[in-house]
Amino acid sequence: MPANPLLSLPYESALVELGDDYFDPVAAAKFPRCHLRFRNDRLLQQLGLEASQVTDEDFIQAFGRFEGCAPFLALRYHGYQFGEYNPFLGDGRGFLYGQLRNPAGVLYDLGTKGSGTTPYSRGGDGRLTLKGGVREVLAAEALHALGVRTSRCLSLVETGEALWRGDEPSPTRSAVMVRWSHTHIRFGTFERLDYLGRPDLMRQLLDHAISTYYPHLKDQPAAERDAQFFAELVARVASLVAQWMSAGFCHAVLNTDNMSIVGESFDYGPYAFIPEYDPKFTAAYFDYSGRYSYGNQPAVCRWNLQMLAKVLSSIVDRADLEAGLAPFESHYQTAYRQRMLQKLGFELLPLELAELLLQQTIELLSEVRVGYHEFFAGLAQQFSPDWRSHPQTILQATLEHSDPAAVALLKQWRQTYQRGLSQLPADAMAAVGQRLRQHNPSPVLLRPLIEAVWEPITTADDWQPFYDLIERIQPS
Ligand SMILES: Nc1ncnc2c1ncn2[C@@H]1O[C@H](COP(=O)(O)OP(=O)(O)OP(=O)(O)O)[C@@H](O)[C@H]1O
Ligand SMILES: [Mg+2]
Repeated sequence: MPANPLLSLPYESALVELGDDYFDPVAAAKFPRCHLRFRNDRLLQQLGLEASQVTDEDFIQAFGRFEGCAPFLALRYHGYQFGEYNPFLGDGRGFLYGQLRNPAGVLYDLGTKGSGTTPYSRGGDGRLTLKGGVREVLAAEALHALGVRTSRCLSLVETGEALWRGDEPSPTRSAVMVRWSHTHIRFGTFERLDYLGRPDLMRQLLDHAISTYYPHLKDQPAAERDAQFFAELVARVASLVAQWMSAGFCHAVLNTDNMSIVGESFDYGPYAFIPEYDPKFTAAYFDYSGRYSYGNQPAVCRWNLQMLAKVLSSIVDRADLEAGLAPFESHYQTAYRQRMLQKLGFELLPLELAELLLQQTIELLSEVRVGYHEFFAGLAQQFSPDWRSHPQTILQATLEHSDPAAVALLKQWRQTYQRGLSQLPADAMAAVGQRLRQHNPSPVLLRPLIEAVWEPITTADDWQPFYDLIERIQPS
């Protein structure tokens, strides 16, 4: 039998070399059954593999039965959960499977979710529900298609167990997922080291993080390097939040253990894409205070960065950290404005006009009864070069039946939108239409759509609608 290409990859142990203060070696659970439900062939290229080289059985052996690569590492971390510090976290249902460098030399982590209990399971079963896995696969692919910097799922294997969960009809089916990300070092990984009073370990981890994930800073003098790392992380997080906000995405669980130190989005639990523009929209039923509402995401991510700065201040100059955090809001505004302009079909507009258009767009979306995504989809579908000279025809089909107040707002918005178009030469209209389609892809992963693909899985074990949806979200 030919060797399993997934097991013969050149796995590295960049983290192991730091010593054993950061993780616990663990074994994977033995599952009664393994059924491959999703394999991300697009990601195989990142691992230097062709899809045709890797069989389903290869996936199951490596990422369902976990034969071959051991030991696995349950990473230790703490975190602020809904604002409260929790020193009892860590990988409680996952581990670092291995680390890999792609042909371009970039290091990736393969991490699991649902692979069994660890010293951090805290009485939990160490498992992932199949529906949770399906939802995470879909979120990652949809966000990736929207240009959000995100982790992806490499595989999802159904594991044949019956799980009990308060938020799903139970018993419910089980699965194990393998996730591909740039790193699983979280803000909470640093928070734990501060809590334990170990600046020496924090120093070592920070040096590792910078040399591995911010290699362009590596040769700077130490003080500048640390300051620049934090300033860059702040910029990355600000742009990530701008990506979520423009995509209309509510992550829902922005605890510091779910924040990556490279500013990449991951851990898609109770997330939702917003149906309408509503800053108060919350996605998690247990988010009683609305801490992680859609509109609060920039503020909580800034707060999370502030918590990270607090623990880093034992090894990095406090003034440097403060200076690094200060531009968060302006980074965020710049990135958000740019993404929203693209959703509106523009690349560049004079600043004043861009701000006015954005403000009026948000005002319109808040007042009219039109879905957030429906609005942009309407713009993309109905766009006509004639809009440049006939503003009264802009978005006629979407907002025909609105009430008088909304129609007044629409008229004002149309004028501003037309002013934007008239900044561009007439022969640039095709590019506007192209940008509108590119930055407003369909379908949008609203909850009813997820439920519509889950339904045939749960009632008839019919996976075709799920595969079709992935294909539609992320055309190959
Ligand atoms: N069923 C479970 N059994 C054991 N531990 C769990 C379980 N569900 C969650 N946990 C642990 O609770 C904490 C918070 O969970 P959270 O949902 O944020 O993370 P996760 O989804 O398990 O993993 P990740 O952040 O890698 O996506 C983590 O320490 C996680 O390992
Ligand atoms: Mg998590």
